[in-house]
Amino acid sequence: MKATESAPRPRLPLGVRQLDLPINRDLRGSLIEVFEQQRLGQPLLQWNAVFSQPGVLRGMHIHDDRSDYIVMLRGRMLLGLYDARTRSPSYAQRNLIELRADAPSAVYIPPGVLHGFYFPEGGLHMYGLGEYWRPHADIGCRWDDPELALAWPCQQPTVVPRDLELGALHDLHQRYPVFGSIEVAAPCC
Ligand SMILES: Cc1cn([C@H]2C[C@H](O)[C@@H](COP(=O)(O)OP(=O)(O)O[C@H]3O[C@@H](C)C(=O)[C@@H](O)[C@H]3O)O2)c(=O)[nH]c1=O
Repeated sequence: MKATESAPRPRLPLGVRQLDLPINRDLRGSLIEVFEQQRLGQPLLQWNAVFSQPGVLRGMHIHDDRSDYIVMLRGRMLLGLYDARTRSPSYAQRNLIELRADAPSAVYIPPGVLHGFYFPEGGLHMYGLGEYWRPHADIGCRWDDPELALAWPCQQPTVVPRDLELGALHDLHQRYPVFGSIEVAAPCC
């Protein structure tokens, strides 16, 4: 069975795409087509698998040169998004959406969109990267910055010190004007 586009969903920042991933079940178990390059319309060069404990929050991170393609494989994740591309028609749009392994979908996040992941019960997700990962200082902002206004269902999640030291959203634009020059591409399909 081929994957199909999703039913109506909340409007997401321009270029962010959520693709339903149908489950093919039989007596042995199930099979999901996680990634089809033709469907996404662009390649992914690296894949990471990430286990998270209950109550973990990762991010908020942003990339100026790289896209992420996220799939939840066990448990569920609350995905926070914020469009930081000042030239984007959806600039400053924020979303908090649930990704579930038992109703799988993939979310494609283009460069310039802030994102963070919260795992209420822990979980396993994998993500594809549009460019190879390089060790460098992570760019982002505090997950609980009031300007982000994301209604996370937690008050004291487990966050690594590096992410707790991220600055305010306001400072991100001052320090990284690059997010003002990202061209915003309309979805290809
Ligand atoms: C991303 C990455 C990390 N690492 C290493 C670095 C570190 O020792 C360990 C954990 O990495 P991090 O702390 O960066 O993992 P994490 O904070 O989960 O990073 C991720 O956060 C989400 C919100 C995103 O936006 C992703 O693109 C990515 O930045 O794994 C790699 O070896 N390869 C990789 O591709």
